[in-house]
Amino acid sequence: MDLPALFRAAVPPNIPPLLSAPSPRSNYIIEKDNNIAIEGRNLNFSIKTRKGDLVPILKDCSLSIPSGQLWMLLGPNGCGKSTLLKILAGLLNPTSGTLYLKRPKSFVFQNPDHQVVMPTVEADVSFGLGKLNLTEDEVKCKVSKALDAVGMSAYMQRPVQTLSGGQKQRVAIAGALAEACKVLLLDELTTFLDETDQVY
Ligand SMILES: Nc1ncnc2c1ncn2[C@@H]1O[C@H](COP(=O)(O)OP(=O)(O)OP(=O)(O)O)[C@@H](O)[C@H]1O
Repeated sequence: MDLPALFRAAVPPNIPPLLSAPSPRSNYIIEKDNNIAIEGRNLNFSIKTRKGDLVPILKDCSLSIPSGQLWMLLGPNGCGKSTLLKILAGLLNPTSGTLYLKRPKSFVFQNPDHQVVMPTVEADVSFGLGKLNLTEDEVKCKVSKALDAVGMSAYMQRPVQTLSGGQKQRVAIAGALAEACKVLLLDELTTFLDETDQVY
């Protein structure tokens, strides 16, 4: 996969070199320059077939994403975009290479049915906040702000199975926003959203 051809940004990034050497035991670098949100170096990912053959999916992918910017990963079907995003999200381990990501990070799946799983909209958006040791009022406030941001305030008590695909996707995004993540990874965000919501 040719990453430089896949990323498009208004201003080309001016990225400093890695500040810390990768641990020999891990693909993940702990600390880095504060201006960098994501940096991957020479990431490789292969899968093993039933016959035991290794099939390379990503070959030597390197990327640097500065903080505070919106970047898109573009490329033809099957070139490895979702695989790379899953590696960035920590859902897959690269076969080799080093990776740094600012924390906390959130990942919104291509299909919201894989993510929006709690009984109601409110419960679903609250779910990720459970680990943050917040009061009930603080949780309610964060959930309310996040749902407001995606235009779903009126749906707070709705059972999630009654939502449309686009509404579920908005709830999934609200869950990520509620956690105030520093890196938000969105896999084909617009799959279920209509034209108005894509702009929104
Ligand atoms: N578990 C797996 N087993 C076999 N092949 C896989 C597996 N996961 C991914 N692949 C293959 O790896 C390649 C990259 O898949 P990936 O889903 O990352 O592509 P993509 O760029 O996101 O595609 P699309 O634009 O169609 O969503 C594809 O050829 C896919 O068939």
